[in-house]
Amino acid sequence: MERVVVLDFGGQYNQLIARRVRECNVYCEVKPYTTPLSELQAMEPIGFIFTGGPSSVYEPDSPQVDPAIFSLGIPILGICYGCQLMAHHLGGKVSPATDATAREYGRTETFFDTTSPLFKNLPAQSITWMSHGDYMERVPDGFSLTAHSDACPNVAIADESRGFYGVQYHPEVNHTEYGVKMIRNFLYEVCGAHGEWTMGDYCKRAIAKIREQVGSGRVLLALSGGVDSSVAAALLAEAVGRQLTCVFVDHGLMRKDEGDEVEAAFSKWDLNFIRVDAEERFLSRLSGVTEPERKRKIIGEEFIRVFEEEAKKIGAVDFLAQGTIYPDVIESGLGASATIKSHHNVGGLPDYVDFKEIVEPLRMLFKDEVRQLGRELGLPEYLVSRQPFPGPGLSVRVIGEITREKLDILREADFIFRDELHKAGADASLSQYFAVLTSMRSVGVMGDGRTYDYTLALRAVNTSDFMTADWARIPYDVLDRVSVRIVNEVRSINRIVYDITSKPPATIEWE
Ligand SMILES: Nc1ncnc2c1ncn2[C@@H]1O[C@H](COP(=O)(O)OP(=O)(O)OP(=O)(O)O)[C@@H](O)[C@H]1O
Ligand SMILES: O=c1[nH]c(=O)c2[nH+]cn([C@@H]3O[C@H](COP(=O)(O)O)[C@@H](O)[C@H]3O)c2[nH]1
Ligand SMILES: NC(=O)CC[C@H](N)C(=O)O
Ligand SMILES: [Mg+2]
Repeated sequence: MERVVVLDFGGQYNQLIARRVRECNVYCEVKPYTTPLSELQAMEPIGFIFTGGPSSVYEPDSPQVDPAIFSLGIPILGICYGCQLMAHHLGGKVSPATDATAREYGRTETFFDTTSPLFKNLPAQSITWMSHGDYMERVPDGFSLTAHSDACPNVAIADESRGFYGVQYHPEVNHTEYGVKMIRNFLYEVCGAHGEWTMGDYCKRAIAKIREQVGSGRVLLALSGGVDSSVAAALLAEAVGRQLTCVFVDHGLMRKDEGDEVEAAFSKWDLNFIRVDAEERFLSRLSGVTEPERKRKIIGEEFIRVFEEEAKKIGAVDFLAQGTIYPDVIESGLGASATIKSHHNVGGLPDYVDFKEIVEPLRMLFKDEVRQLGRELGLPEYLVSRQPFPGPGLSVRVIGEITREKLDILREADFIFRDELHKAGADASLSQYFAVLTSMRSVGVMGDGRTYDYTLALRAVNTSDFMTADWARIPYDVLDRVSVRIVNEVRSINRIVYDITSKPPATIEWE
Protein backbone atom coordinates (compact mmCIF):
# COMPACT_ATOMS: atom_id res chain seq x y z
CA MET A 1 0.00 0.00 0.00
CA GLU A 2 1.28 3.48 -0.78
CA ARG A 3 2.47 5.30 2.30
CA VAL A 4 4.07 8.51 3.50
CA VAL A 5 6.54 8.71 6.37
CA VAL A 6 6.22 11.63 8.77
CA LEU A 7 9.65 12.15 10.28
CA ASP A 8 9.26 13.43 13.82
CA PHE A 9 11.54 16.23 15.02
CA GLY A 10 9.63 16.78 18.25
CA GLY A 11 6.92 19.15 17.03
CA GLN A 12 3.68 19.56 18.94
CA TYR A 13 1.42 18.94 15.97
CA ASN A 14 3.01 15.82 14.51
CA GLN A 15 -0.03 13.64 15.10
CA LEU A 16 -2.10 16.24 13.40
CA ILE A 17 0.11 16.06 10.31
CA ALA A 18 -0.39 12.30 10.18
CA ARG A 19 -4.15 12.67 10.60
CA ARG A 20 -4.33 15.22 7.82
CA VAL A 21 -2.46 12.90 5.47
CA ARG A 22 -4.85 10.07 6.30
CA GLU A 23 -7.83 12.38 5.79
CA CYS A 24 -6.49 12.77 2.26
CA ASN A 25 -6.81 8.96 1.93
CA VAL A 26 -3.08 8.28 2.06
CA TYR A 27 -1.69 5.99 4.72
CA CYS A 28 1.18 7.36 6.79
CA GLU A 29 3.24 6.57 9.85
CA VAL A 30 5.16 8.80 12.24
CA LYS A 31 8.78 7.77 12.77
CA PRO A 32 11.39 9.32 15.07
CA TYR A 33 14.05 11.30 13.24
CA THR A 34 16.63 8.84 14.60
CA THR A 35 15.18 5.96 12.56
CA PRO A 36 17.98 4.53 10.37
CA LEU A 37 17.66 5.46 6.72
CA SER A 38 17.65 1.80 5.66
CA GLU A 39 14.54 1.22 7.79
CA LEU A 40 12.81 4.25 6.29
CA GLN A 41 13.70 3.10 2.78
CA ALA A 42 12.36 -0.38 3.49
CA MET A 43 8.96 1.21 4.10
CA GLU A 44 9.03 2.31 0.45
CA PRO A 45 7.42 5.70 1.09
CA ILE A 46 6.08 7.76 -1.78
CA GLY A 47 7.03 10.87 0.18
CA PHE A 48 8.47 12.20 3.43
CA ILE A 49 7.13 14.97 5.62
CA PHE A 50 9.61 16.53 8.05
CA THR A 51 7.78 17.95 11.07
CA GLY A 52 8.39 21.10 13.05
CA GLY A 53 10.29 20.99 16.32
CA PRO A 54 11.51 23.19 19.16
CA SER A 55 15.20 23.21 18.17
CA SER A 56 17.22 25.44 15.89
CA VAL A 57 19.16 23.70 13.11
CA TYR A 58 22.31 25.74 13.72
CA GLU A 59 22.62 24.54 17.34
CA PRO A 60 25.25 21.82 17.83
CA ASP A 61 22.91 19.14 19.25
CA SER A 62 19.86 19.81 17.13
CA PRO A 63 18.08 16.83 15.51
CA GLN A 64 19.51 16.04 12.08
CA VAL A 65 18.89 13.60 9.23
CA ASP A 66 21.14 11.33 7.27
CA PRO A 67 21.93 13.63 4.29
CA ALA A 68 21.56 10.61 1.99
CA ILE A 69 17.79 11.02 2.41
CA PHE A 70 18.05 13.89 -0.09
CA SER A 71 19.46 11.54 -2.75
CA LEU A 72 16.74 8.87 -2.67
CA GLY A 73 14.63 10.56 -5.33
CA ILE A 74 11.68 10.67 -2.92
CA PRO A 75 9.75 13.95 -2.51
CA ILE A 76 10.00 15.79 0.80
CA LEU A 77 7.75 18.37 2.42
CA GLY A 78 9.46 20.21 5.27
CA ILE A 79 7.32 22.04 7.81
CA CYS A 80 8.88 24.82 9.93
CA TYR A 81 11.86 23.12 11.60
CA GLY A 82 11.64 20.50 8.84
CA CYS A 83 11.82 23.23 6.21
CA GLN A 84 14.75 24.90 7.94
CA LEU A 85 16.51 21.55 8.22
CA MET A 86 16.16 20.92 4.51
CA ALA A 87 17.46 24.40 3.70
CA HIS A 88 20.36 23.94 6.11
CA HIS A 89 21.41 20.60 4.61
CA LEU A 90 21.13 21.66 1.00
CA GLY A 91 23.35 24.72 1.25
CA GLY A 92 21.06 27.45 2.56
CA LYS A 93 21.50 29.40 5.77
CA VAL A 94 19.15 29.50 8.76
CA SER A 95 19.54 32.23 11.38
CA PRO A 96 17.73 33.54 14.44
CA ALA A 97 15.26 36.19 13.37
CA THR A 98 15.73 39.59 14.89
CA ASP A 99 12.71 41.80 15.44
CA ALA A 100 13.42 43.64 12.24
CA THR A 101 13.28 40.48 10.17
CA ALA A 102 10.89 37.62 10.45
CA ARG A 103 9.92 36.17 13.79
CA GLU A 104 6.25 35.30 13.47
CA TYR A 105 3.67 33.76 15.79
CA GLY A 106 0.04 33.14 15.00
CA ARG A 107 -2.21 34.22 12.14
CA THR A 108 -0.30 35.66 9.23
CA GLU A 109 -1.50 37.03 5.92
CA THR A 110 0.50 35.11 3.32
CA PHE A 111 0.97 35.49 -0.44
CA PHE A 112 1.47 32.45 -2.68
CA ASP A 113 2.86 31.65 -6.09
CA THR A 114 -0.02 29.56 -7.38
CA THR A 115 2.01 28.15 -10.25
CA SER A 116 3.81 26.02 -7.67
CA PRO A 117 2.30 22.48 -7.46
CA LEU A 118 1.89 22.90 -3.69
CA PHE A 119 -0.44 25.86 -4.15
CA LYS A 120 -2.22 24.70 -7.29
CA ASN A 121 -5.88 25.78 -7.49
CA LEU A 122 -5.63 27.82 -4.29
CA PRO A 123 -6.07 31.56 -3.76
CA ALA A 124 -2.97 33.74 -4.12
CA GLN A 125 -3.52 35.20 -0.68
CA SER A 126 -4.73 33.55 2.53
CA ILE A 127 -4.10 33.13 6.26
CA THR A 128 -1.41 30.79 7.56
CA TRP A 129 -0.45 29.99 11.12
CA MET A 130 3.17 30.64 12.07
CA SER A 131 5.29 29.71 15.05
CA HIS A 132 8.93 30.40 14.39
CA GLY A 133 11.82 32.41 15.73
CA ASP A 134 14.36 31.36 13.09
CA TYR A 135 14.21 32.12 9.40
CA MET A 136 15.94 31.12 6.19
CA GLU A 137 18.41 33.88 5.58
CA ARG A 138 19.67 32.22 2.39
CA VAL A 139 17.69 29.74 0.32
CA PRO A 140 19.66 26.79 -1.13
CA ASP A 141 20.64 26.70 -4.82
CA GLY A 142 17.98 25.25 -7.06
CA PHE A 143 15.14 26.46 -4.82
CA SER A 144 12.72 29.23 -5.64
CA LEU A 145 10.66 31.31 -3.26
CA THR A 146 6.98 30.39 -3.54
CA ALA A 147 5.37 32.36 -0.72
CA HIS A 148 6.02 35.43 1.40
CA SER A 149 4.43 37.46 4.14
CA ASP A 150 4.83 41.12 5.01
CA ALA A 151 7.50 40.31 7.58
CA CYS A 152 9.22 37.41 5.89
CA PRO A 153 10.34 36.98 2.27
CA ASN A 154 10.96 33.22 2.61
CA VAL A 155 7.71 31.65 3.75
CA ALA A 156 7.83 28.77 1.27
CA ILE A 157 10.53 27.29 -0.93
CA ALA A 158 10.45 24.71 -3.69
CA ASP A 159 12.76 22.72 -5.91
CA GLU A 160 10.24 21.18 -8.29
CA SER A 161 12.84 19.13 -10.13
CA ARG A 162 13.63 17.14 -6.98
CA GLY A 163 10.17 17.29 -5.41
CA PHE A 164 11.46 19.26 -2.38
CA TYR A 165 9.04 21.68 -0.75
CA GLY A 166 9.35 23.64 2.46
CA VAL A 167 6.89 25.84 4.33
CA GLN A 168 7.63 28.02 7.32
CA TYR A 169 4.03 27.94 8.62
CA HIS A 170 2.01 24.96 9.88
CA PRO A 171 -0.37 23.65 7.19
CA GLU A 172 -1.63 20.92 9.57
CA VAL A 173 -3.41 23.26 12.02
CA ASN A 174 -6.94 24.45 11.34
CA HIS A 175 -5.91 28.10 11.51
CA THR A 176 -4.05 27.73 8.21
CA GLU A 177 -6.95 28.32 5.86
CA TYR A 178 -5.93 26.06 2.99
CA GLY A 179 -3.50 23.87 4.92
CA VAL A 180 -5.16 20.53 4.20
CA LYS A 181 -5.43 21.43 0.51
CA MET A 182 -1.69 22.15 0.46
CA ILE A 183 -0.97 18.79 2.06
CA ARG A 184 -3.32 17.19 -0.47
CA ASN A 185 -1.44 18.91 -3.29
CA PHE A 186 1.85 17.57 -1.95
CA LEU A 187 0.43 14.04 -1.84
CA TYR A 188 -1.34 14.02 -5.18
CA GLU A 189 0.51 16.58 -7.33
CA VAL A 190 4.01 15.89 -6.04
CA CYS A 191 4.09 12.33 -4.66
CA GLY A 192 1.61 10.93 -7.19
CA ALA A 193 -0.65 9.35 -4.59
CA HIS A 194 -3.76 7.43 -5.68
CA GLY A 195 -5.68 7.61 -2.38
CA GLU A 196 -5.79 3.96 -1.41
CA TRP A 197 -6.50 4.50 2.29
CA THR A 198 -10.19 3.95 3.05
CA MET A 199 -11.85 2.30 6.05
CA GLY A 200 -13.61 -0.35 4.00
CA ASP A 201 -10.25 -1.50 2.60
CA TYR A 202 -8.60 -1.26 5.98
CA CYS A 203 -11.29 -3.42 7.51
CA LYS A 204 -10.78 -6.21 4.94
CA ARG A 205 -7.01 -6.06 5.25
CA ALA A 206 -7.15 -6.04 9.06
CA ILE A 207 -9.36 -9.13 9.13
CA ALA A 208 -7.03 -10.98 6.76
CA LYS A 209 -4.02 -9.95 8.83
CA ILE A 210 -5.57 -11.12 12.10
CA ARG A 211 -6.43 -14.50 10.56
CA GLU A 212 -2.88 -14.85 9.33
CA GLN A 213 -1.36 -13.89 12.69
CA VAL A 214 -3.66 -15.98 14.85
CA GLY A 215 -4.24 -19.07 12.70
CA SER A 216 -6.25 -21.55 14.73
CA GLY A 217 -4.97 -20.13 18.06
CA ARG A 218 -7.03 -18.69 20.88
CA VAL A 219 -7.22 -14.96 21.60
CA LEU A 220 -8.04 -13.15 24.82
CA LEU A 221 -9.25 -9.59 24.23
CA ALA A 222 -9.00 -7.03 27.01
CA LEU A 223 -12.45 -5.46 26.72
CA SER A 224 -13.35 -2.32 28.65
CA GLY A 225 -16.64 -1.55 26.92
CA GLY A 226 -15.05 1.66 25.60
CA VAL A 227 -14.97 2.60 21.93
CA ASP A 228 -11.57 1.15 21.08
CA SER A 229 -11.87 -2.28 22.60
CA SER A 230 -15.49 -2.65 21.48
CA VAL A 231 -14.44 -1.99 17.90
CA ALA A 232 -11.53 -4.39 18.39
CA ALA A 233 -14.01 -6.99 19.68
CA ALA A 234 -16.22 -6.62 16.62
CA LEU A 235 -13.21 -6.86 14.31
CA LEU A 236 -11.71 -9.88 16.05
CA ALA A 237 -15.07 -11.64 16.26
CA GLU A 238 -15.43 -11.12 12.51
CA ALA A 239 -11.93 -12.50 11.95
CA VAL A 240 -11.70 -15.46 14.33
CA GLY A 241 -15.21 -15.98 15.73
CA ARG A 242 -15.31 -18.32 18.71
CA GLN A 243 -11.52 -18.48 19.06
CA LEU A 244 -12.00 -15.14 20.83
CA THR A 245 -12.75 -14.63 24.53
CA CYS A 246 -13.38 -11.11 25.82
CA VAL A 247 -12.30 -10.38 29.36
CA PHE A 248 -13.69 -7.32 31.10
CA VAL A 249 -11.84 -6.42 34.30
CA ASP A 250 -13.92 -4.66 36.90
CA HIS A 251 -11.08 -3.07 38.85
CA GLY A 252 -13.32 -1.11 41.20
CA LEU A 253 -12.29 2.09 39.43
CA MET A 254 -15.31 2.20 37.13
CA ARG A 255 -17.99 4.89 37.09
CA LYS A 256 -21.34 4.37 38.77
CA ASP A 257 -23.11 1.22 37.47
CA GLU A 258 -20.59 0.88 34.64
CA GLY A 259 -19.57 -2.70 35.35
CA ASP A 260 -23.16 -3.93 35.18
CA GLU A 261 -23.85 -1.91 32.05
CA VAL A 262 -20.84 -3.34 30.21
CA GLU A 263 -21.80 -6.85 31.24
CA ALA A 264 -25.40 -6.35 30.13
CA ALA A 265 -24.35 -4.91 26.77
CA PHE A 266 -21.85 -7.61 25.86
CA SER A 267 -23.82 -10.54 27.16
CA LYS A 268 -26.17 -9.82 24.28
CA TRP A 269 -23.41 -10.20 21.69
CA ASP A 270 -22.59 -13.59 20.26
CA LEU A 271 -19.27 -13.69 22.15
CA ASN A 272 -17.39 -15.54 24.87
CA PHE A 273 -17.55 -12.82 27.54
CA ILE A 274 -16.04 -12.97 31.04
CA ARG A 275 -16.34 -10.33 33.77
CA VAL A 276 -13.63 -10.51 36.40
CA ASP A 277 -14.25 -8.93 39.77
CA ALA A 278 -10.80 -7.60 40.63
CA GLU A 279 -11.68 -4.68 42.90
CA GLU A 280 -9.98 -6.10 45.95
CA ARG A 281 -6.63 -6.81 44.32
CA PHE A 282 -6.42 -3.46 42.48
CA LEU A 283 -7.36 -1.40 45.52
CA SER A 284 -5.03 -3.22 47.83
CA ARG A 285 -2.10 -2.77 45.46
CA LEU A 286 -2.94 0.92 45.06
CA SER A 287 -3.32 1.52 48.75
CA GLY A 288 -1.00 4.27 49.98
CA VAL A 289 0.25 5.07 46.46
CA THR A 290 0.08 8.78 45.59
CA GLU A 291 2.37 9.33 42.61
CA PRO A 292 0.44 9.37 39.30
CA GLU A 293 2.98 7.48 37.19
CA ARG A 294 3.34 4.87 39.92
CA LYS A 295 -0.44 4.36 39.97
CA ARG A 296 -0.46 3.92 36.19
CA LYS A 297 2.36 1.37 36.25
CA ILE A 298 0.67 -0.67 38.99
CA ILE A 299 -2.60 -0.72 37.09
CA GLY A 300 -0.89 -1.68 33.83
CA GLU A 301 0.83 -4.57 35.53
CA GLU A 302 -2.20 -5.75 37.46
CA PHE A 303 -4.29 -5.78 34.27
CA ILE A 304 -1.79 -8.12 32.64
CA ARG A 305 -1.64 -10.42 35.67
CA VAL A 306 -5.44 -10.75 35.59
CA PHE A 307 -5.38 -11.51 31.87
CA GLU A 308 -2.67 -14.13 32.39
CA GLU A 309 -4.72 -15.85 35.09
CA GLU A 310 -7.85 -15.84 32.95
CA ALA A 311 -5.85 -17.19 30.01
CA LYS A 312 -4.67 -20.14 32.15
CA LYS A 313 -8.26 -20.92 33.08
CA ILE A 314 -9.32 -20.93 29.42
CA GLY A 315 -6.22 -22.88 28.44
CA ALA A 316 -3.93 -22.67 25.39
CA VAL A 317 -4.35 -18.93 24.85
CA ASP A 318 -1.39 -17.59 22.90
CA PHE A 319 -2.60 -14.14 22.00
CA LEU A 320 -3.50 -11.13 24.09
CA ALA A 321 -5.49 -8.55 22.15
CA GLN A 322 -5.95 -4.92 23.22
CA GLY A 323 -7.74 -1.90 21.82
CA THR A 324 -4.54 0.15 21.71
CA ILE A 325 -4.78 3.04 19.23
CA TYR A 326 -2.13 5.25 17.64
CA PRO A 327 -2.35 8.19 20.06
CA ASP A 328 -1.78 5.76 23.00
CA VAL A 329 1.44 4.69 21.30
CA ILE A 330 2.59 8.19 20.39
CA GLU A 331 1.69 9.77 23.75
CA SER A 332 3.53 7.08 25.65
CA GLY A 333 6.74 8.61 24.39
CA LEU A 334 7.68 7.20 21.03
CA GLY A 335 10.33 9.10 19.21
CA ALA A 336 11.40 12.62 19.94
CA SER A 337 8.45 13.81 22.04
CA ALA A 338 8.49 13.72 25.83
CA THR A 339 6.53 11.10 27.80
CA ILE A 340 3.61 12.92 29.34
CA LYS A 341 1.76 9.93 30.80
CA SER A 342 2.32 6.20 30.57
CA HIS A 343 -0.82 4.72 29.15
CA HIS A 344 -1.53 1.53 31.03
CA ASN A 345 -1.70 -0.48 27.82
CA VAL A 346 1.59 0.77 26.34
CA GLY A 347 4.18 2.43 28.59
CA GLY A 348 2.56 0.90 31.68
CA LEU A 349 2.99 -2.72 30.49
CA PRO A 350 5.20 -4.82 32.75
CA ASP A 351 8.53 -6.08 31.36
CA TYR A 352 7.38 -9.66 31.36
CA VAL A 353 4.11 -10.61 29.69
CA ASP A 354 3.13 -14.28 29.60
CA PHE A 355 1.54 -14.36 26.16
CA LYS A 356 3.23 -15.46 22.97
CA GLU A 357 2.07 -12.45 21.02
CA ILE A 358 0.10 -9.24 21.40
CA VAL A 359 -2.59 -8.48 18.83
CA GLU A 360 -3.41 -4.81 18.41
CA PRO A 361 -5.44 -4.39 15.24
CA LEU A 362 -6.12 -0.68 15.90
CA ARG A 363 -2.55 0.26 16.80
CA MET A 364 -2.10 2.46 13.75
CA LEU A 365 -5.51 4.17 13.83
CA PHE A 366 -6.60 7.53 15.17
CA LYS A 367 -9.74 7.78 17.28
CA ASP A 368 -11.95 9.13 14.52
CA GLU A 369 -10.73 6.32 12.26
CA VAL A 370 -11.61 3.78 14.95
CA ARG A 371 -15.11 5.24 15.14
CA GLN A 372 -15.39 5.02 11.36
CA LEU A 373 -14.24 1.40 11.43
CA GLY A 374 -16.84 0.66 14.12
CA ARG A 375 -19.55 2.03 11.86
CA GLU A 376 -18.14 -0.03 8.99
CA LEU A 377 -18.53 -3.11 11.21
CA GLY A 378 -22.13 -2.21 12.02
CA LEU A 379 -21.74 -1.19 15.69
CA PRO A 380 -24.52 0.97 17.14
CA GLU A 381 -23.89 4.72 17.06
CA TYR A 382 -24.19 5.21 20.84
CA LEU A 383 -21.28 2.82 21.32
CA VAL A 384 -19.15 4.26 18.53
CA SER A 385 -19.57 7.90 19.54
CA ARG A 386 -19.19 7.51 23.33
CA GLN A 387 -16.78 9.68 25.25
CA PRO A 388 -13.51 7.90 26.08
CA PHE A 389 -12.87 6.59 29.57
CA PRO A 390 -9.25 5.93 30.52
CA GLY A 391 -8.19 2.39 31.41
CA PRO A 392 -6.89 3.42 34.87
CA GLY A 393 -10.41 4.74 35.46
CA LEU A 394 -11.21 6.81 38.51
CA SER A 395 -7.73 6.21 39.90
CA VAL A 396 -6.48 9.16 37.82
CA ARG A 397 -9.47 11.24 38.91
CA VAL A 398 -8.90 10.87 42.65
CA ILE A 399 -5.82 12.97 43.22
CA GLY A 400 -3.23 11.31 45.41
CA GLU A 401 -4.13 8.35 47.55
CA ILE A 402 -7.12 6.28 46.51
CA THR A 403 -9.56 4.90 49.05
CA ARG A 404 -12.86 3.13 48.66
CA GLU A 405 -14.59 6.01 50.40
CA LYS A 406 -13.14 8.62 48.02
CA LEU A 407 -14.06 6.49 45.02
CA ASP A 408 -17.65 6.25 46.23
CA ILE A 409 -17.88 10.00 46.72
CA LEU A 410 -16.45 10.63 43.26
CA ARG A 411 -18.77 8.08 41.61
CA GLU A 412 -21.87 9.80 42.99
CA ALA A 413 -20.69 13.31 42.09
CA ASP A 414 -19.57 12.27 38.61
CA PHE A 415 -22.92 10.61 38.02
CA ILE A 416 -24.82 13.80 38.89
CA PHE A 417 -22.60 15.88 36.59
CA ARG A 418 -23.19 13.51 33.68
CA ASP A 419 -26.89 13.22 34.45
CA GLU A 420 -27.44 16.99 34.47
CA LEU A 421 -25.44 17.47 31.26
CA HIS A 422 -27.55 14.81 29.64
CA LYS A 423 -30.81 16.36 30.84
CA ALA A 424 -29.68 19.73 29.53
CA GLY A 425 -28.87 18.16 26.15
CA ALA A 426 -25.30 19.42 26.51
CA ASP A 427 -23.53 16.06 26.54
CA ALA A 428 -23.63 15.33 22.80
CA SER A 429 -21.58 18.41 21.96
CA LEU A 430 -18.83 17.68 24.51
CA SER A 431 -15.80 15.51 23.77
CA GLN A 432 -15.22 14.44 27.37
CA TYR A 433 -16.63 15.44 30.76
CA PHE A 434 -16.14 14.14 34.27
CA ALA A 435 -15.58 15.03 37.91
CA VAL A 436 -12.29 14.95 39.80
CA LEU A 437 -11.92 14.52 43.54
CA THR A 438 -9.08 16.90 44.33
CA SER A 439 -8.45 15.45 47.81
CA MET A 440 -8.04 19.03 48.98
CA ARG A 441 -10.21 20.08 51.94
CA SER A 442 -11.55 23.48 52.75
CA VAL A 443 -13.86 25.13 55.24
CA GLY A 444 -17.54 25.55 54.55
CA VAL A 445 -20.76 26.19 56.42
CA MET A 446 -23.76 23.88 56.21
CA GLY A 447 -26.84 23.89 58.41
CA ASP A 448 -25.24 26.65 60.47
CA GLY A 449 -22.32 24.37 61.29
CA ARG A 450 -18.73 24.37 60.18
CA THR A 451 -17.66 21.78 57.61
CA TYR A 452 -14.19 20.79 56.55
CA ASP A 453 -14.69 18.74 53.42
CA TYR A 454 -13.44 17.90 49.94
CA THR A 455 -13.26 20.15 46.90
CA LEU A 456 -14.61 18.59 43.75
CA ALA A 457 -13.52 19.77 40.31
CA LEU A 458 -15.65 19.52 37.20
CA ARG A 459 -13.92 19.12 33.84
CA ALA A 460 -15.47 19.28 30.37
CA VAL A 461 -13.50 19.69 27.17
CA ASN A 462 -13.89 19.90 23.44
CA THR A 463 -11.29 18.42 21.17
CA SER A 464 -11.09 16.54 17.92
CA ASP A 465 -7.90 14.63 18.63
CA PHE A 466 -7.45 14.66 22.44
CA MET A 467 -3.92 16.00 21.88
CA THR A 468 -5.03 19.57 22.31
CA ALA A 469 -8.29 20.58 23.95
CA ASP A 470 -10.27 23.60 25.02
CA TRP A 471 -12.44 23.80 28.14
CA ALA A 472 -16.13 23.76 27.33
CA ARG A 473 -18.32 26.81 27.93
CA ILE A 474 -21.09 25.01 29.78
CA PRO A 475 -24.01 27.36 30.52
CA TYR A 476 -23.90 28.79 34.07
CA ASP A 477 -27.39 27.59 34.91
CA VAL A 478 -26.38 24.00 34.11
CA LEU A 479 -23.26 24.34 36.27
CA ASP A 480 -25.44 25.78 38.98
CA ARG A 481 -27.83 22.82 38.95
CA VAL A 482 -24.89 20.42 39.08
CA SER A 483 -23.32 22.27 41.98
CA VAL A 484 -26.53 22.47 44.02
CA ARG A 485 -27.31 18.81 43.49
CA ILE A 486 -23.83 17.57 44.33
CA VAL A 487 -23.45 19.49 47.59
CA ASN A 488 -26.94 18.37 48.61
CA GLU A 489 -26.79 14.75 47.53
CA VAL A 490 -23.16 13.76 48.06
CA ARG A 491 -21.68 13.75 51.52
CA SER A 492 -18.17 15.09 52.15
CA ILE A 493 -18.14 17.68 49.36
CA ASN A 494 -18.59 21.32 50.33
CA ARG A 495 -16.95 23.12 47.42
CA ILE A 496 -17.08 22.75 43.66
CA VAL A 497 -14.79 24.34 41.08
CA TYR A 498 -14.83 24.29 37.28
CA ASP A 499 -11.56 23.62 35.45
CA ILE A 500 -10.97 26.40 32.89
CA THR A 501 -7.59 25.34 31.53
CA SER A 502 -6.99 24.20 27.99
CA LYS A 503 -4.55 21.46 26.94
CA PRO A 504 -1.78 22.51 26.74
CA PRO A 505 -0.79 23.66 29.33
CA ALA A 506 -3.00 21.29 31.36
CA THR A 507 -3.89 17.77 30.26
CA ILE A 508 -7.46 16.48 30.07
CA GLU A 509 -7.18 14.10 33.02
CA TRP A 510 -5.69 15.51 36.20
CA GLU A 511 -3.15 12.71 36.63
N1 LIG B 1 -11.46 -2.50 32.54
C1 LIG B 1 -10.82 -3.06 31.51
N2 LIG B 1 -10.91 -4.40 31.29
C2 LIG B 1 -10.26 -4.96 30.26
N3 LIG B 1 -9.49 -4.29 29.41
C3 LIG B 1 -9.35 -2.97 29.57
C4 LIG B 1 -10.02 -2.28 30.62
N4 LIG B 1 -9.71 -0.97 30.53
C5 LIG B 1 -8.90 -0.84 29.46
N5 LIG B 1 -8.67 -2.04 28.88
C6 LIG B 1 -7.81 -2.31 27.71
O1 LIG B 1 -6.94 -1.22 27.51
C7 LIG B 1 -7.16 -0.63 26.23
C8 LIG B 1 -6.95 0.86 26.28
O2 LIG B 1 -7.96 1.51 27.04
P1 LIG B 1 -8.70 2.77 26.45
O3 LIG B 1 -9.53 3.37 27.50
O4 LIG B 1 -7.70 3.61 25.73
O5 LIG B 1 -9.60 2.17 25.29
P2 LIG B 1 -11.13 1.76 25.33
O6 LIG B 1 -11.60 1.71 26.72
O7 LIG B 1 -11.28 0.52 24.54
O8 LIG B 1 -11.80 2.92 24.53
P3 LIG B 1 -12.07 4.43 25.03
O9 LIG B 1 -10.79 5.16 24.69
O10 LIG B 1 -13.19 4.86 24.18
O11 LIG B 1 -12.35 4.42 26.48
C9 LIG B 1 -8.57 -1.04 25.89
O12 LIG B 1 -8.80 -0.99 24.51
C10 LIG B 1 -8.63 -2.43 26.44
O13 LIG B 1 -8.01 -3.35 25.57
O1 LIG C 1 -6.87 4.26 28.04
C1 LIG C 1 -6.30 5.20 28.52
N1 LIG C 1 -5.29 4.93 29.34
C2 LIG C 1 -4.63 5.86 30.02
O2 LIG C 1 -3.72 5.54 30.76
C3 LIG C 1 -5.04 7.22 29.75
N2 LIG C 1 -4.62 8.40 30.21
C4 LIG C 1 -5.38 9.36 29.62
N3 LIG C 1 -6.25 8.80 28.79
C5 LIG C 1 -7.22 9.48 27.92
O3 LIG C 1 -6.45 10.07 26.88
C6 LIG C 1 -6.97 11.36 26.53
C7 LIG C 1 -5.91 12.42 26.73
O4 LIG C 1 -5.69 12.52 28.12
P1 LIG C 1 -4.68 13.51 28.81
O5 LIG C 1 -4.88 14.84 28.19
O6 LIG C 1 -5.03 13.48 30.25
O7 LIG C 1 -3.30 12.95 28.53
C8 LIG C 1 -8.21 11.56 27.40
O8 LIG C 1 -9.31 11.13 26.65
C9 LIG C 1 -7.96 10.65 28.58
O9 LIG C 1 -9.16 10.22 29.21
C10 LIG C 1 -6.06 7.48 28.85
N4 LIG C 1 -6.68 6.48 28.23
N1 LIG D 1 7.73 25.40 15.06
C1 LIG D 1 8.97 25.11 14.68
O1 LIG D 1 9.25 24.10 14.04
C2 LIG D 1 10.02 26.04 15.13
C3 LIG D 1 11.35 25.83 14.43
C4 LIG D 1 12.48 26.76 14.87
N2 LIG D 1 12.95 26.41 16.15
C5 LIG D 1 12.01 28.22 14.85
O2 LIG D 1 11.67 28.78 15.86
O3 LIG D 1 12.03 28.81 13.80
MG1 LIG E 1 -11.45 3.23 27.99
